[in-house]
Amino acid sequence: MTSSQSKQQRHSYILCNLCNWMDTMASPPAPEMIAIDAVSAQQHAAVLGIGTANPENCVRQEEFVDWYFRVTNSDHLTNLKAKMKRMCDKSEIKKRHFYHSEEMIASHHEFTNRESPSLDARLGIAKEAVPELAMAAAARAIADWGRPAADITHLVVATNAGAHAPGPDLRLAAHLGLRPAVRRIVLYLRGCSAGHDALRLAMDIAGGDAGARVLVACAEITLPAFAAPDGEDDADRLVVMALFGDGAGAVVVGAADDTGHPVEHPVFHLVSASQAIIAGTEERVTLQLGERGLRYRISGDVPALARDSVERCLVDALVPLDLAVAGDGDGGEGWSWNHLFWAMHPTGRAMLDGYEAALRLEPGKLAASRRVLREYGNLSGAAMIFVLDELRRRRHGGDGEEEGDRSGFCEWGAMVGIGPGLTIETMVLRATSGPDDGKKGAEAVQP
Ligand SMILES: CC(C)(COP(=O)(O)OP(=O)(O)OC[C@H]1O[C@@H](n2cnc3c(N)ncnc32)[C@H](O)[C@@H]1OP(=O)(O)O)[C@@H](O)C(=O)NCCC(=O)NCCSC(=O)CC(=O)O
Repeated sequence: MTSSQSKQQRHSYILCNLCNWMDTMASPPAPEMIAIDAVSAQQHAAVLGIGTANPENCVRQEEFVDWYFRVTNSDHLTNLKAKMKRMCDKSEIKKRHFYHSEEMIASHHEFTNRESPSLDARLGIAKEAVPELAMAAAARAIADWGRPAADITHLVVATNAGAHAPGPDLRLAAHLGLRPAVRRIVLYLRGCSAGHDALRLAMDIAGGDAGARVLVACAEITLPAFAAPDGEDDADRLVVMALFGDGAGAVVVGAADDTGHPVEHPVFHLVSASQAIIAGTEERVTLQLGERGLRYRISGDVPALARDSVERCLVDALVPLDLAVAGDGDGGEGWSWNHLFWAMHPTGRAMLDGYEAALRLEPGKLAASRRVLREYGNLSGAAMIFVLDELRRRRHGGDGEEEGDRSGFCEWGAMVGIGPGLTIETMVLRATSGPDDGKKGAEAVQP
């Protein structure tokens, strides 16, 4: 048998297996996909350095409900407070970091006064805070990469906390000493898709230009959305207040391989990226800037919608590839999604539970995402970079935690996230076993 015949057989075998799984899925059929856009990089871009940062102020989840209702003068909304307590108790979040503090909220009455416009004040703070956080993470990513900042050719900055021009890219470029001709892009208001968008852009740039070194910085603060509840019925504001946290993640991406520049050590290859819009779900996750700040609306059925669509999206993302990636190399029996490592966006505990159930994942396969959720909450656009950093840390021995096992460390993996649309974002990754063994990833730092 020729190798191309064997590849074809393997391909059909896995396709057939995947279709069988789809047929036997116990859950209702996934909503119709109206758009699938799979992109393969011409040459494989790789993550060459990672850095993260969080603000110093940290609130434990068990104390958050009392804190939030006190600082927003909402203690009279007793039913809502009890509901938020139930949300927080079930969130599996231990703590979150915030740029804002009780003192900052107290000195801006417009943030908690339901009648006062507050957008200018919120954006004024975000204008300073976002570049500050992004710079801390980016400096770490560049140090981790090992080459001078002036070797960065492109800069991609993403945030949901901003609406300025010039934007945080300019401050970042100047502060980090990037070359004046660095090519800059800023992405605003992309929800949790922001991290995927930024990484996909970097992958496409680096995939088409071997000399490109793209600095990606995703920075999020929740202050633009921080507000008092409007009344006992305002549960959808609560879910955002209960789950989201502040932080920044940065990576350097380039089309390097293990034999490239002597100081460059690929951590993860970015192989291909896909986006799928779930038809009829345009209003399920929305973000809108208004005079009272940034208003999120997250429908209660988002975890179920994502759970019922994720397998179909992954099949569509993997089929265009040589599916030897998706098995033991010969497409033999027993292949399952457990043969991949997983970087799921930690948008919420119910989301991770849904992915785990839909893909029949073994316990521990989502340990990196669960740890990021537990330690930081939902970091929106910055979260995926924290998960990549955590996966790397675990790959090299972890830090002795209960989940420090290596069960998630297959060679091939997938990143999965969700964003407004509803959009399901996927990226196929390949981990390397390069000479960065022993790098433990960046610890959270204060900006
Ligand atoms: C909030 C949870 C931890 C609660 O856990 P459980 O669902 O297991 O528990 P539960 O069903 O008893 O819910 C507890 C209470 O929270 C309420 N509740 C749950 N989700 C809600 C929502 N989206 N809006 C309003 N209320 C909600 C329930 O009605 C219930 O109220 P009561 O107790 O009164 O009956 C979980 O639902 C979760 O992890 N949700 C994920 C949230 C999510 O969709 N994340 C994606 C965000 S989108 C995103 O991140 C992308 C982007 O921004 O672009």
